[in-house]
Amino acid sequence: MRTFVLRARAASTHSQTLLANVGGDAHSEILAHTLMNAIFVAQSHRDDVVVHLVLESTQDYSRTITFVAAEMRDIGGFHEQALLAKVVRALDASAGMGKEQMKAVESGITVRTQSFEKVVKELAEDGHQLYMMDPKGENIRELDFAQKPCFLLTDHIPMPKKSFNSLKRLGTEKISLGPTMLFASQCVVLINNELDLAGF
Ligand SMILES: C[S@@+](CC[C@H](N)C(=O)[O-])C[C@H]1O[C@@H](n2cnc3c(N)ncnc32)[C@H](O)[C@@H]1O
Repeated sequence: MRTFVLRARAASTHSQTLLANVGGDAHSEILAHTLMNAIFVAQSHRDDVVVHLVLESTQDYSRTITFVAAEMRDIGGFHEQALLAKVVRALDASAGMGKEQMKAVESGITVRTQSFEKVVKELAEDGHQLYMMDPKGENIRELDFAQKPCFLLTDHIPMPKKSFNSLKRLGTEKISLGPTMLFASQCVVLINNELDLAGF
């Protein structure tokens, strides 16, 4: 299984604000691009992928929307509009939820009022090896992938400094895809390709 966590610090948990920010400062389109490149391949999709989108621009709680590719039905296409519609549906379903609650949205999609810190802690406790994507990290090609790799990415707002210490305590390793600063969605393409080449 390949797991991706996108910490979208600028992404609104209010569905209409999120949609209004496609192409705006918050770059909501990053969510759709990341989902597309994590899950879809030509004429098919990857069954072994889980994506957690953590939206952090909120009046109450962060939202973690989880997509389990193998369980998703009726995706409705892989274009921005279809994928953002899934995010919107999850956000609308989560309106009024209390802290750290979970709701099933549709097959393969759940929404939780869960912070990034809690999500990564749970993943680490569940045996995932956390890999923080960072151009200054270890070259991905020199890495022996752990059994349950989980790749951590951000949007255009960098990870806050205090997150690094807690991630370190969870055994997070920093890995690089090269010297060029890429979009999160481009990182996902390259990571999937490296895993494919490694016969993962
Ligand atoms: C647009 S970048 C974030 C840029 C952000 N302003 C910063 O300075 O960190 C989005 C994500 O991709 C990761 N990333 C971008 N290029 C990378 C590379 N060459 N190797 C590893 N991770 C990369 C970043 O670490 C970040 O998680």
